[in-house]
Amino acid sequence: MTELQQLIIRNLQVKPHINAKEEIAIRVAFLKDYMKKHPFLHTYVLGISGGQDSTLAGKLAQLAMTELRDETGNSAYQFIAVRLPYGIQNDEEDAKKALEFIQPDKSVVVNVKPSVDALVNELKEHSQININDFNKGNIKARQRMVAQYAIASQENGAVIGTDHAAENLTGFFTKFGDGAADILPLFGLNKRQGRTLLKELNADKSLYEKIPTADLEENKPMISDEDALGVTYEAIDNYLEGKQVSDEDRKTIETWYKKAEHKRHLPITLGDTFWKE
Ligand SMILES: NC(=O)c1ccc[n+]([C@@H]2O[C@H](COP(=O)([O-])OP(=O)(O)OC[C@H]3O[C@@H](n4cnc5c(N)ncnc54)[C@H](O)[C@@H]3O)[C@@H](O)[C@H]2O)c1
Ligand SMILES: Nc1ncnc2c1ncn2[C@@H]1O[C@H](COP(=O)(O)O)[C@@H](O)[C@H]1O
Ligand SMILES: O=P(O)(O)OP(=O)(O)O
Ligand SMILES: [Mg+2]
Repeated sequence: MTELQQLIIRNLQVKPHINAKEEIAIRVAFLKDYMKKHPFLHTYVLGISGGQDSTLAGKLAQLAMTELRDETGNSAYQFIAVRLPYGIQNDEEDAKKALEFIQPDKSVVVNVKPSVDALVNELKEHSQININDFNKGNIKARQRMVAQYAIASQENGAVIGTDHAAENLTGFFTKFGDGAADILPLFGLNKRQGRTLLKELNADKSLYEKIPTADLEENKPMISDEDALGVTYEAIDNYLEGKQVSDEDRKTIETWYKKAEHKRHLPITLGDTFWKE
């Protein structure tokens, strides 16, 4: 293992082996403890896409809130699941299936299309800035963040993020879009470990075998993360577990890692030196 691989594994706190039951218990307890420590907070808010990560984070949040209600008798503790389609979602059936599995206390749907289109049109008509399809994708992700924070602010809530080690490593998230959140219950897990947790939670196979996609680009509908990244999650997960990967995969993974370093820091200040290294 190279020094960089060791450093990344240490920073992202990935374990080479996990006990799924234990990991579920630790993460549910984390979500409960955070609520208990902050009496102002009563809800967790999370966008449910129908993908693996939000299905898992949503289930953990619902388990946490159910236990909190049972333990305290306080019915204000609620998990709010948010569907956030851009118009009609390509994989809407998967999002519905995820909600059936999670059984959230509350579920709302916010169509982000009108606000995304309004901004894109405003930039075009009044500033002559033509947003391309890829950048529009990132606006969708940021608009989803705005919607979740709007709900959290009204409902004494905290926004859950679905960032985990495999996404963090590659920077495969929109900065201040899906990358913006208050609490990250999947921290330290790679993609296959997340799948193992969903299996342990008795999720339907289709929910954890689903091909990961951000589905942000209209020109490339449902393009898989793996196609966009040029490397498989199998290789990323192996790398994060300290295993050997091919030279080509290592190069791709480490290039993404370095390129995304700025996303792992708060806005760069005069006192920061990380970007010089
Ligand atoms: N597959 C899809 O459907 C799809 C579509 C869009 C985005 N994505 C993915 O989402 C992620 C987001 O894309 P992205 O990273 O291009 O956009 P991003 O918005 O997350 O990050 C780019 C922004 O970060 C800032 N930035 C860039 N380099 C910087 C640096 N060195 N220092 C400080 N700030 C810097 C700039 O403001 C830039 O606009 C990517 O992983 C991308 O592949 C996927
Ligand atoms: N269509 C969506 N509805 C609700 N929430 C969504 C949707 N698409 C994405 N999200 C949220 O963003 C994160 C990241 O998604 P990626 O597929 O990793 O880009 C996802 O976990 C949802 O919380
Ligand atoms: O973040 P999600 O839930 O959309 O999962 P995936 O990244 O697997 O699409
Ligand atoms: Mg997804």
